[in-house]
Amino acid sequence: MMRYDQLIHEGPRQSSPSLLQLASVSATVFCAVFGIGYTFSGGLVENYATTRPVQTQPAALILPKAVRYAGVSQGPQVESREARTALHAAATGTVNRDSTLQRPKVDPKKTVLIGVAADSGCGKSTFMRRLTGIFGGGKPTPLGGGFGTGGWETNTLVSDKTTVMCLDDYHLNDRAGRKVTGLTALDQRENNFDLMFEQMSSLKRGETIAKPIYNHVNGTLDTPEEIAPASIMIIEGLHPLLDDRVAGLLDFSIYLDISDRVKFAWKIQRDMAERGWALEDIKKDIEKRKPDFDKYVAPQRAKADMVIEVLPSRLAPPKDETAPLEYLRVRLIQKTTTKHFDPVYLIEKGSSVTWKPCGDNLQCEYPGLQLAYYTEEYMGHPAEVLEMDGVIHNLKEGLYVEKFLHNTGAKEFGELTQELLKGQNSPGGDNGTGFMQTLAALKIREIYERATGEKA
Ligand SMILES: Nc1ncnc2c1ncn2[C@@H]1O[C@H](COP(=O)(O)OP(=O)(O)OP(=O)(O)O)[C@@H](O)[C@H]1O
Ligand SMILES: O=C(CO)[C@H](O)[C@H](O)COP(=O)(O)O
Repeated sequence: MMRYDQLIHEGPRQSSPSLLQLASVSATVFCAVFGIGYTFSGGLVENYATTRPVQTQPAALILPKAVRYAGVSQGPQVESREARTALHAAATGTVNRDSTLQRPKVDPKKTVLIGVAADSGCGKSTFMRRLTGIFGGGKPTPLGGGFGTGGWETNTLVSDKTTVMCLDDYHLNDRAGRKVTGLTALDQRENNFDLMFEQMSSLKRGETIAKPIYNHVNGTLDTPEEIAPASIMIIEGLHPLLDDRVAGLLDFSIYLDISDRVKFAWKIQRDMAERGWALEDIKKDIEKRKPDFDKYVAPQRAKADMVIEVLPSRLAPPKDETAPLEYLRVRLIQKTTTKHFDPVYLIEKGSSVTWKPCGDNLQCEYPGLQLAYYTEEYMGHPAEVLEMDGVIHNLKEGLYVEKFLHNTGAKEFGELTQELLKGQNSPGGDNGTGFMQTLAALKIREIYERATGEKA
């Protein structure tokens, strides 16, 4: 393994064998491939050598991120992940390039860079599907098609207009390397912010970059991939706002603030049901991450232009700490001072409203629906907050709620409801998470149009 800057400027330490040679390479050989990483000593970074990491999770239980975003299948998984990664890295040379991606060159003045910050397992993939869906241009797919369709293991998703990049790709060390440093991936020192800044600046100038890849399946740093500028570029991950230089490049930023109780429920759902983890392991994982999460991730809330805060319901609170979390209260916290952005409001701007729309126009079953709108000081910034607790059982009746909302970013009345209906089968489709994420997506489209003067 090499450092990212070495990977990019000197090329990876991988040979480029012929297909015949590749066919004869065994997993055993690749498991012995050496890499160079970093370790920390008194604040200084030192090199160390490590072999490729050993997987602790069964291969079939972890899906590559881009596959989860796009909701597509990449075909059967090969038994040895080490072998798969090495085969691909070797087969694709120094930089993975998607030669099928036909996009007209974009004018750098007509692009926006959006940051989405959240902890792992907090619904970024779900939000990305809603957000990219608003821009049309076809369903986003993994860059290069993804592994299994002739591509490589990637975290990057592309459509005609959008490119979603995952900041995990800027991890400084691979999984084995982090075991040596003893630091978590959330730690500032485990991420290459210099390179992140350099590359995001290049994209904003209209230049193509060779972005590193952190392979979540193997826990390895793979051959970089070529990323060309797109009209709407989204960086999502743990730290889009931590480094002031990177934060300064963003046209708009969102923080998904999932309260501990909700995060735990979602992690159980995903890691127990989909990945076969034990409950105790999930608890331990959350606890292990918590100090660094509080130190490096959570403070970004103060810098975000918009925060989507997800809390247990007050209309139908869980019976106790261990009861399943069926209903949610979601707050859309909107800073009032952001360029190109006018907060969504309910009924009258600047007022304070609590509204239960249940009645002739909107049928409610348990637990019902409550909306609220008010202003508040959020982490030292003036903000307008739209709040939703409960669910909209019949999403078509969302039209009645839409009637009382203003500055939604919809191009015509009814578009918000249409988008809610499109996402009704996604997680949170009938509650405030789906509702606020859809509003956020419409607002981002509006920001793109205002900032660039282009129609999305
Ligand atoms: N609004 C929601 N309501 C209920 N469950 C949700 C919601 N959003 C996400 N989830 C669930 O939470 C889990 C994690 O979601 P998702 O994979 O989108 O998170 P992520 O932030 O992309 O995670 P990672 O960074 O680890 O890839 C999934 O099981 C998903 O179904
Ligand atoms: O926080 C994370 C994702 O946002 C991951 O923990 C981090 O990227 C390390 O990945 P892995 O656990 O697959 O080695």
